[in-house]
Amino acid sequence: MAVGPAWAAAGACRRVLQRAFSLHKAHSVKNMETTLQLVRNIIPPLTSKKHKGQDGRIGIVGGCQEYTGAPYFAAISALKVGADLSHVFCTQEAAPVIKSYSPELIVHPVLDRPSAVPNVEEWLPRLHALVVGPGLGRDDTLLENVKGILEASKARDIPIVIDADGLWLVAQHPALIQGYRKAVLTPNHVEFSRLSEAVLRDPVDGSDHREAVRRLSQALGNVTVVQKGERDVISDGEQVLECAQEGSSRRCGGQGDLLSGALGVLVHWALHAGPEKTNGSSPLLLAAMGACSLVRQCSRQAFQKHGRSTTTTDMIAEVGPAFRILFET
Ligand SMILES: NC(=O)C1=CN([C@@H]2O[C@H](COP(=O)(O)OP(=O)(O)OC[C@H]3O[C@@H](n4cnc5c(N)ncnc54)[C@H](O)[C@@H]3O)[C@@H](O)[C@H]2O)[C@@H](O)CC1
Ligand SMILES: Nc1ncnc2c1ncn2[C@@H]1O[C@H](COP(=O)(O)OP(=O)(O)OP(=O)(O)O)[C@@H](O)[C@H]1O
Ligand SMILES: [Mg+2]
Repeated sequence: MAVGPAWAAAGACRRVLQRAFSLHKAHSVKNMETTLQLVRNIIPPLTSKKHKGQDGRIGIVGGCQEYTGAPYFAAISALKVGADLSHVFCTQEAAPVIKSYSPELIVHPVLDRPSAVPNVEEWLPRLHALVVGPGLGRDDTLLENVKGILEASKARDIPIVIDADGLWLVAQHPALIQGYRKAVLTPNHVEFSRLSEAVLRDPVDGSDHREAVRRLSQALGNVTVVQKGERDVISDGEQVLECAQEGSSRRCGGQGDLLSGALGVLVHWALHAGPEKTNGSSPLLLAAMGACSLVRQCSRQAFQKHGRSTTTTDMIAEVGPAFRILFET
């Protein structure tokens, strides 16, 4: 007989929780829409008055014997999002392979030379943003060169997106980006745990993603962190945003590279747009929300056409249409 009231109480509790959940969901959708509206503001208009390079000259640091796809995906995505020029700084062996994927990329075979740092430094005055890590590998000599490139880029105040093996390097030497407000880190699940353990020295609390991302960002001196996953969680150590744009269930390799390349461009646009366009919001948070939404929309569209056989190349073909749907309609 006691079963009746207990059931009723459980039912009421479930309804309260469902209502709270749907309110939270509605709230996040509203926040996402407000943020996407600001992302639309930072997109530079296409006019006949501009010269080549004005809408973005992006550098990708990565590409070695094993990984040539990742830097290609990042560099071509930057162009497809709307950058004018995309440079890849990779090892000598990787360069002809990456060049052969696309005539649109400018490829510098310098990363394993003893002169790597000055060779890249020469180009820095001409770059608006750097994406460090896709397909970099973990060779000690290369990582040592990348340390020098990071220091030189920071000295010039260049925005830096750090992904993949660049995050491996940061986990070994967090001081490399500590407090650099123009850095954005884009860890996947495993990279996030590795970074958190290195920086916070305790295991990640899997029950509260938002707080875990906020804490990591704060511990790194408010560097923006984008934790990729079922929902992307983005924080600058103060605010926390979530990107729940519908994507797909396809988890093929290379989607993170697409994100890092797209983000390189959006970070430049957001910083360049100025405070009237960003309306007091953090430019890097806006850029991150824009890039995450775009990649997920590409994934959704590619999956509708190709289903299980969807690959990152199919997603890159969707960048133009996805961009129009999200930001230009
Ligand atoms: N075509 C290419 O050239 C590609 C090269 N890539 C490069 O490959 C190198 C290594 O990158 P990895 O991402 O493999 O990094 P790691 O070598 O740190 O491996 C991470 C491992 O974690 C696993 N993992 C990922 N997400 C997970 C999750 N949510 N839960 C549990 N396990 C998860 C992955 O399957 C992978 O085996 C980087 O340089 C990266 O840029 C990748 O970007 C993929 C495409
Ligand atoms: N479970 C998921 N559901 C929906 N989207 C996801 C999921 N996991 C990741 N994504 C999306 O896929 C994209 C890439 O994230 P992922 O975690 O695969 O990066 P990655 O492991 O670095 O990829 P890469 O293979 O390029 O290295 C992000 O835009 C993210 O939003
Ligand atoms: Mg990755």
